Amino acid sequence: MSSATASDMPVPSQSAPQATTTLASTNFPPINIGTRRSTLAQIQAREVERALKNAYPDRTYNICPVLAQGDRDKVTPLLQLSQGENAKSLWTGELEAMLETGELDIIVHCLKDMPTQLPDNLEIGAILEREDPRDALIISPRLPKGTTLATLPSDATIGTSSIRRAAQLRKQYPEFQFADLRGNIGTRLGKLDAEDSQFSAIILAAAGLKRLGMEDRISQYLSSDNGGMLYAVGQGALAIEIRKNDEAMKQILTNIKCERTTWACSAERALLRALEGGCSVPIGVETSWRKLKTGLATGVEPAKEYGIDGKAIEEEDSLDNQELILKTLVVSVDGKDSVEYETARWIVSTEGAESLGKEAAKALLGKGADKILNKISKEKQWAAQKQLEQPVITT
Ligand SMILES: NCc1[nH]cc(CCC(=O)O)c1CC(=O)O
Repeated sequence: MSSATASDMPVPSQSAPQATTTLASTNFPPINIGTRRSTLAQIQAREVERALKNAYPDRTYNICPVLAQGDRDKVTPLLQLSQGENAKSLWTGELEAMLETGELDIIVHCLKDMPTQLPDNLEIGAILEREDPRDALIISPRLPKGTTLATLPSDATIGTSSIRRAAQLRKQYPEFQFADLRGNIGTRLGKLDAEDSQFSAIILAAAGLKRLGMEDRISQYLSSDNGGMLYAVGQGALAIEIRKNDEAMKQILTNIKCERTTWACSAERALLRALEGGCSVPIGVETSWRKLKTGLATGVEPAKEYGIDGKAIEEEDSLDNQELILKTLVVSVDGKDSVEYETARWIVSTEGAESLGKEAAKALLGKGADKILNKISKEKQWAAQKQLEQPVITT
């Protein structure tokens, strides 16, 4: 964490004379933190508030929950709501407008939900330490405890509306059925648990469940070597959106950002940007850090794999002697075609991480990911066309 603080900025009280800090802090207006209204979104906003309070205990903070258009309108089909001019504003339009006018100072987002292109005058000011990025299998209460993908009944119906999740599962478990499942996490769990539920299991991000204190519902953590599932770009990380010209806020955020997560997620987002995939294309990633081999002279230190769950990383281990491993996958919707690529590099900057992501994108395209992505994009256009021709269902 950087401790550089501009002289005209409020400084963390631990490192400043008490009187000065108190005097100075009274001159600073509260920091207004924008968030969506869901329980999880508000928990995430509090997580950011906690980090800020820890660095700047004398400042005041307001959490401002804002109802998004996407939360308000549950009737218009999602695909239709997200067409054309509304494309990026569905979930964040109101919040971003308030950030631009100065009503808000920052917006807390799940990085996973952020487009790779933001409005011109806004940017990501910081990415915080990642919560567990893995996907998780949640089973119906009617199934035996500890059921995994491998032990689910062969006629199981899995609930998910993520084509990334469904496509990866179809690839390995062609016998399963898949059904759409929308709503916030509570709604989805409710549909799984309902007496007459059609679902045997559902897939959710472990991060959301952990933040909600519902980790105990997780029956299996999925990863490249457990269930063969790679996660979504940015999954598990919180990002703070700010005005590009807000230098004061940028300075404040240097004290709460996580370099390790920023670099891993920068590689992931550069990959996504290069593949022009929105949030709904079946691109999976997995990033981890590994100690560099120190060479034969010192006797070979065995390369150490770090847990992909960020918690397994030993804090004191400096990034100076670790390389970032990036595993990537593009899979067709039916799971029948897929391309994988893995690469690793010693990273010293965000730019370096981005170039690793771009390299992976190029390699994937060279291995045939272009054909898979083109097919998906054609099918999407076709589906959008069809849906727009139909009247909006209002039941
Ligand atoms: N698009 C839904 C979404 N966006 C962020 C999360 C929570 C996980 C995270 O913070 O990345 C979820 C729920 C889920 O995927 O299960």
